[in-house]
Amino acid sequence: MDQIKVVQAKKHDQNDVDKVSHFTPTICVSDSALKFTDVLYNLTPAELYEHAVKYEKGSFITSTGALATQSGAKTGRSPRDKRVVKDATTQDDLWWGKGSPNIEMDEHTFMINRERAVDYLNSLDKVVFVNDQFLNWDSENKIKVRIVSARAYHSLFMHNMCIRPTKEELENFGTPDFTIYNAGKFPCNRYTHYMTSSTSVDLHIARKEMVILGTMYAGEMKKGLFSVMHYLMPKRQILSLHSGCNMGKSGDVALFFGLSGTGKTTLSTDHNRYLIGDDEHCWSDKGVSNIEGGCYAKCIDLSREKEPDIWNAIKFGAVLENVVFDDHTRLVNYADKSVTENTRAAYPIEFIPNALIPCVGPHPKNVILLACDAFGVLPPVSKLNLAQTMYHFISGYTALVAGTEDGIKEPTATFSACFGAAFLMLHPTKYAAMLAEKMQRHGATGWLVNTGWSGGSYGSGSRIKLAYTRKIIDAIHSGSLLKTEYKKTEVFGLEIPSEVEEVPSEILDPVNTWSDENAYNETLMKLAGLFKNNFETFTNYQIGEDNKLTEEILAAGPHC
Ligand SMILES: Nc1ncnc2c1ncn2[C@@H]1O[C@H](COP(=O)(O)OP(=O)(O)O)[C@@H](O)[C@H]1O
Ligand SMILES: C=C(OP(=O)(O)O)C(=O)O
Ligand SMILES: [Ca+2]
Ligand SMILES: [Mn+2]
Repeated sequence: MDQIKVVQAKKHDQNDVDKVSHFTPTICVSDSALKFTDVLYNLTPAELYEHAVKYEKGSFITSTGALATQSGAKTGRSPRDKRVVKDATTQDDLWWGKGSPNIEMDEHTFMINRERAVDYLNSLDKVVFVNDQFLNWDSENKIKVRIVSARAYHSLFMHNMCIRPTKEELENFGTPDFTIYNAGKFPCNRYTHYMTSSTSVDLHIARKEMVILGTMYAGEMKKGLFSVMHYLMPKRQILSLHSGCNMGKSGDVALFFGLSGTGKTTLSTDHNRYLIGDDEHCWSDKGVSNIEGGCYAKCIDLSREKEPDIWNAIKFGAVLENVVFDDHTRLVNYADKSVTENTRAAYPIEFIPNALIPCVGPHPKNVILLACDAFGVLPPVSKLNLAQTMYHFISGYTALVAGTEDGIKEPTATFSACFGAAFLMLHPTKYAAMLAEKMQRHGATGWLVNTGWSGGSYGSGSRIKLAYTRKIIDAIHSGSLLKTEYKKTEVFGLEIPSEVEEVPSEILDPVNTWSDENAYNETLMKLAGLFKNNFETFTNYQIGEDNKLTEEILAAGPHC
């Protein structure tokens, strides 16, 4: 098995900055004469900064001390280039085919890509970085991960995003449960069987390995491991969740589900509550636990006033991906989208002042489904019954605007099962059944919150003020929203409250905010049609043991 021999860290020597190789590796990964000669093992942020600034083009220290880096051509994930090895086990276990993110590859092709990645990593004249870390704050279900990478930025990113071991834990680390070989700077060979581009992200469950070629976007590593957790955890009757999570002073836990850009990170980071995590969680019989040790916030248009906790977390140790800054002052311009709209900050969770360490909590009281509805027809908040919660969870709707180019006025609807189809390994109904069972058992209330448009679709209306969304969320947490009056909407059958403290009541029913009622009705029917069309794939599946629940869920969608 792969092992790393530990050599004692040396005292600092002024002339030795290049060679802080604390470990002699014996990772036998290729039969080529090349071996990982210089392994930089679990370096500290300061050491990683020095490597990045010295050797990696585009790495700079910003005015607040963060490490600004560039991910190259890929500035977001590449779901069409993800492959999963189909073998005797995964063939029956996994979700394959239409709608599934798991595109098959065979073992042999995986080994070709693996050898390509390993030989690339071996051939570097400098060094490779190795991180040994953990996933999951639930100590009984902790997973040991090893990340082998060529860039200091990737090593620092994972240092921030995974759980950092103590010195003792590292000494007794042993064999990892899962290993990533990140050779993202080097392309895959697109003439290799199953490949369709020079990017490939390959998962081999039985070998417990992932290989990355042709993309340096760091989120690929964290979300790759999330896929692995979506396989491992349900086998232990633990539900993995693409959600943020926080807890109030009285111990009330809320989950925030939603696709990218809907507000998981923003709304789970709440100055009045304890942060459990912003993106990936587990729900076991004991309660919730964060999978990660850090947060990965979108930072486009970030402002100190609106998001002070995230703003202040961008300091020494944080990684800033693809942001633009002034050459001289190194002040970051968060409004600049010239590299990408998907600019990111990755920081350890303890950079948020009220993070709860260890990141675990009791069973959730509220399950909040976030949708950024650029059509502007979903209410800012509605209370859901269990069947509706499951309907919207399985639908996984959001609609963002396609881009920022001129002329794009039409929002594009996205449906992503369980608000994270890209990371599911099993069929969506497996996760849905587990969620229904847990919500029922622990009496959690479901909510649908539209963090998107109001007063018209994208182009005529505007995005709901973050301050209003926060007030809505406050009312959910405090329980006051359970006490108000509700009315049911026609098409979607959603229960909308008549009032929410400190939110103008007229915005609560979207019809009031549109100047053209016909246009509103047309858009509403259009969205309802998209929901129905999307749900057709699921009508043949039973959800859980209970046929009654399945029928209720099918009936909980829009009627038109
Ligand atoms: N009403 C709102 N609710 C939530 N987020 C909003 C709202 N209006 C604007 N935003 C912005 O939308 C983005 C949400 O992104 P983020 O929280 O990172 O999403 P996720 O974690 O779900 O990918 C942030 O940049 C936030 O400032
Ligand atoms: C990191 C990602 O997720 P999110 O936008 O949900 O934070 C991603 O999709 O690349
Ligand atoms: Ca080497
Ligand atoms: Mn996020």
